[in-house]
Amino acid sequence: MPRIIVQKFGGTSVGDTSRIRRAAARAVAAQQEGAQVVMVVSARGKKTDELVSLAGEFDIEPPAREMDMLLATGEQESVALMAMALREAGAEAVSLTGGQIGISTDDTYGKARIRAIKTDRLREHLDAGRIVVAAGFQGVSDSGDITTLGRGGSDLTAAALAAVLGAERCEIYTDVPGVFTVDPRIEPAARKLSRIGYDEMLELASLGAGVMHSRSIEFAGKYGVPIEVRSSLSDEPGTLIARAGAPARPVTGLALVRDAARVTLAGLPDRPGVMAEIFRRMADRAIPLDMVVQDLSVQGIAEVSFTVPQEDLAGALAAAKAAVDALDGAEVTVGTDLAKISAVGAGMPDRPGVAAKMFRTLADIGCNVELVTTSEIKVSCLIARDRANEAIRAVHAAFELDQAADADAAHRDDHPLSPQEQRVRTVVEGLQGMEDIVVADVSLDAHQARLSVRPVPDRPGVLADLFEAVAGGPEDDPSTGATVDMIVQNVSHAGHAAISFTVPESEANYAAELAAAPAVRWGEGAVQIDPHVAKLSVTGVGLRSHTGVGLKLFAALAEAKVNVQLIGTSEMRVSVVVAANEGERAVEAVRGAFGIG
Ligand SMILES: Nc1ncnc2c1ncn2[C@@H]1O[C@H](COP(=O)(O)OP(=O)(O)O)[C@@H](O)[C@H]1O
Ligand SMILES: N[C@@H](CC(=O)OP(=O)(O)O)C(=O)O
Repeated sequence: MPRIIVQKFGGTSVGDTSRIRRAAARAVAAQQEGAQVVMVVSARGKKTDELVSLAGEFDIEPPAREMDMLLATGEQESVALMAMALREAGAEAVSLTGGQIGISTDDTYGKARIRAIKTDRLREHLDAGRIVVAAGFQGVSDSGDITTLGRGGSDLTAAALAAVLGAERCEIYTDVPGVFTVDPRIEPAARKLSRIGYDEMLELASLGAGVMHSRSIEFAGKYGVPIEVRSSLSDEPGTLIARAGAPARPVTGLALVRDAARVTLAGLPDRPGVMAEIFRRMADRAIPLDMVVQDLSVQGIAEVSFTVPQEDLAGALAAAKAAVDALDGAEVTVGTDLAKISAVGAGMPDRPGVAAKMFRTLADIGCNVELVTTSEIKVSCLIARDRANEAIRAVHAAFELDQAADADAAHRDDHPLSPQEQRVRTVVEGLQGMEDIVVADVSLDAHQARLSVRPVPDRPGVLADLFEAVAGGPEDDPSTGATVDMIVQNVSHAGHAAISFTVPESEANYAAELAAAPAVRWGEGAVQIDPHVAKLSVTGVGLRSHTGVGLKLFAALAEAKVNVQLIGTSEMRVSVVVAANEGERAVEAVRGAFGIG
């Protein structure tokens, strides 16, 4: 079988005729080296944005079907021009729309999911020696309507075509020479990574690193497609996104979401079903919830905060008010002009002090942290938007991300599939739709303890003091520190906040002693321990991008009458802490809901 290479060119890489010619020359060169080539092309420059604003002139809320019809034209223009450029360069070429390729999707206009891709037509053209120029970002629904895959969706088209064609690799050509430790537009000292694992890239992409579309990484990881991100303007080697072992550094990269808004539902009853009610109302309005923070209840009263993109604030607020009314809650408050800064690294689980170091760095620049959520490979903090760039630069420097240490790339090369990766492969084989969610596992860690420190002063440095103490000092010495798992901080009230975290059951008393020291220094804050809690985790691919997952999880817990104490979410895992004696019941209910035996 001839080898196949997929090359994707983003908007900036086909912005004018000289760039189109340059892209065409790359494809021709790859063909001359003996590969069959599929190009995936996005709309030129800012074309998609222009079409969006043009539509806005006619109708405040244009019909989704017509929007897709309109937006798909951007890519149709580029593929035709690219095919002409290829012919000019002496190659045989054919342009195809999503429908002509046979990319079938569901009918969720504006963010359709790929169900299946037919490859016969593609293969016929390739075998006839043609370069296929495929329109990115689009497909066709069962009813024959044009659909689009969501902004930035050409990356997804490329990864999907590479997967179904069994391509040797998928090259993403863009205006930066690879994936950097952070967006180089924010921090010029950012460094290019030579290799990064799917899990880390998936987290970074979903936490705001705009260089790759997160659904394309989901896809590539699920189907094992190696992706290389590189510059369309130079020949320097890019970044390989592939399976990777543990990195030598605790933090691989940082990501920023600049347009976050916070919604807090206060005075909620502390009983099963509350989260399910909230998630249902958000899902009904298709509001994407980002950070979800629920801290321990006080005297039977609970509080939940989450962040949403600023543009979804009005819808989220309406849904939150309706949920509070239905639950006899007290009030809804909002915070705007916020940003989320996240540190990601597959090396984090072995380095307990990562969160502490991030908190200390933010404290040192006087930046207050409003919410905190963590998962095993990331820490996210919500801060004021006007401090975001400064915060990114400080955290980047603190983790020495500007310094070359990517020599570890070599040892991150091929390694055997982990049991989780093996399970993902098995689930993928049985999927109905190519982008369906993969829930690989529902597990229970029944030996955790939860510690809550409250009230704590709401000022910079408090989180740092606490987690430095618990981690055994600023140098994060594992022999003197406790192993912190989940960290949750909800929004403060009247100058006081509360912080909760989990540790292994055996370390509960020791961690409480360590946590008590800073509380004494602050002159306030008592440490409460629940020595027996259970952490239930749903692990898989695409958990956050499928809004229905949270709903299904919380509905199953509500039905089993299990109360949720803490929540932690990431792309690969949603974890909830429940009372130890409810753990087994919870896991059974959730396994049932996700059809896992
Ligand atoms: N970690 C990162 N590494 C590299 N680029 C990043 C990162 N995070 C964000 N970016 C931004 O992503 C941009 C490329 O993505 P995008 O504009 O969507 O390109 P394209 O039009 O080629 O799809 C870069 O110009 C850069 O500013
Ligand atoms: N043109 C679409 C799809 C896309 O992926 O574009 P780009 O590759 O330029 O990010 C968009 O702007 O959303």
